[in-house]
Amino acid sequence: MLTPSQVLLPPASGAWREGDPHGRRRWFARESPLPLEAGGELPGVRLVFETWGRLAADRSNAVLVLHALTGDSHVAGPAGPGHPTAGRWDGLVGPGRALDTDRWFVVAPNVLGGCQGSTGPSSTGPSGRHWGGDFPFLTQRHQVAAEADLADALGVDRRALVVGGSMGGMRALEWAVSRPERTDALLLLATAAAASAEQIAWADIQLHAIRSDPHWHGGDYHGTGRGPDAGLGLARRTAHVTYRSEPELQARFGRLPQDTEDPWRGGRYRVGSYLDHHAAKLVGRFDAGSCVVLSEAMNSHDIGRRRGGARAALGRVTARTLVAGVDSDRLYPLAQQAELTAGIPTADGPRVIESPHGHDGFLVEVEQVAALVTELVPPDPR
Ligand SMILES: CC(=O)SCCNC(=O)CCNC(=O)[C@H](O)C(C)(C)COP(=O)(O)OP(=O)(O)OC[C@H]1O[C@@H](n2cnc3c(N)ncnc32)[C@H](O)[C@@H]1OP(=O)(O)O
Ligand SMILES: N[C@@H](CCO)C(=O)O
Repeated sequence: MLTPSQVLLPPASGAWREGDPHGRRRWFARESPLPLEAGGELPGVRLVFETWGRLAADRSNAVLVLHALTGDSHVAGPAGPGHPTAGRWDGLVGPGRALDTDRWFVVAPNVLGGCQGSTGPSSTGPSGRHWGGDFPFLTQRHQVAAEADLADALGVDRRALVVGGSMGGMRALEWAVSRPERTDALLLLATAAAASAEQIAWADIQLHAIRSDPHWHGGDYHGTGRGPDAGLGLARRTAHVTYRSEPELQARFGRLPQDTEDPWRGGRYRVGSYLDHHAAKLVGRFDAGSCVVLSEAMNSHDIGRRRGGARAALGRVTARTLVAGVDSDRLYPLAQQAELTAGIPTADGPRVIESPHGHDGFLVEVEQVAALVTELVPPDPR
């Protein structure tokens, strides 16, 4: 169980009280270094997490929600101190919602390698300085190992449900494959058994954009007052196009210029302004080093690695599973969810989330995600 020294309400936590309807934000510190797949170990592992609801006396009501690449532990509730964006799954988590917090104990950790409180490149390393470029290479297996330690500390030995989309789906799958006895039900959204060549290619372009920024300094820019903002912005522009669909961009922006700007005289098209906006927002809230570490972890994702291949690995899953993808997702196409469904003996799907918004559909179409959750864990009839 968590000891008082392992639990800390963050300094700006006045709003985070016992029983706060928006959840409680705390952190967990692993006592020993985390062994790494490629050799070596990561000392000082700390995970920030938020919880909603209460753990039942028989510990049967825990639900794990795993965020995507640039998300964080704040999957529901408004933006506030320590969580720069409002939770995208606000419609999913809360009293009377599909993850009814009067019934479920919902836990959402910030991923290991991230930058919203969990240990990552912007954290202080063993030398007393920021980890920066010395932060080790991580895989989903390390991230889930840290999350399993957190579950142990919370006294949660089984999860009634594990939910994740995209990168969160990779970790949810890793939970169900590596610890099948701890996962009763599993919802995999817009994710894959292994990162494809094209997914690696898009991420590779983004990694190059960040690393070619003159302020990258091999990842050791923290504390210098300047970071690779231009590179991170370029990476986000590229990523954001892959997160949306071609018909959506055409319908929303077409060939229109941004306001009174003239694209023939150095001005922007409206779609360019939209990408500028998303780039600036990410630069303002996310660490480039974390973006590199997490993107590389996603590129490494291969559920069958050293497990006899994907089929053998997927065959280990015993959780009641629903697999879903987004019909307009060009980054994680439905064929990948069909492969997951075919490989997981207990899986149903692939269910299709109808959305014009491409890969981001799993974040935007909250009602459809809620319906999938309800299918796996029906509301309490009482
Ligand atoms: C469970 C979890 O995984 S939680 C983690 C959630 N992940 C994230 O939050 C990741 C970051 N965000 C995103 O990926 C996406 O923004 C989403 C999916 C969350 C939101 O998608 P949508 O709601 O469809 O937003 P959309 O792409 O339309 O962008 C809207 C923004 O673009 C702005 N915008 C629209 N057109 C233009 C334009 N021509 N010029 C400038 N800005 C524009 C809007 O003003 C709006 O700004 P705001 O978000 O600052 O209010
Ligand atoms: N837009 C999402 C999608 C990544 O899968 C994010 O930034 O987390």
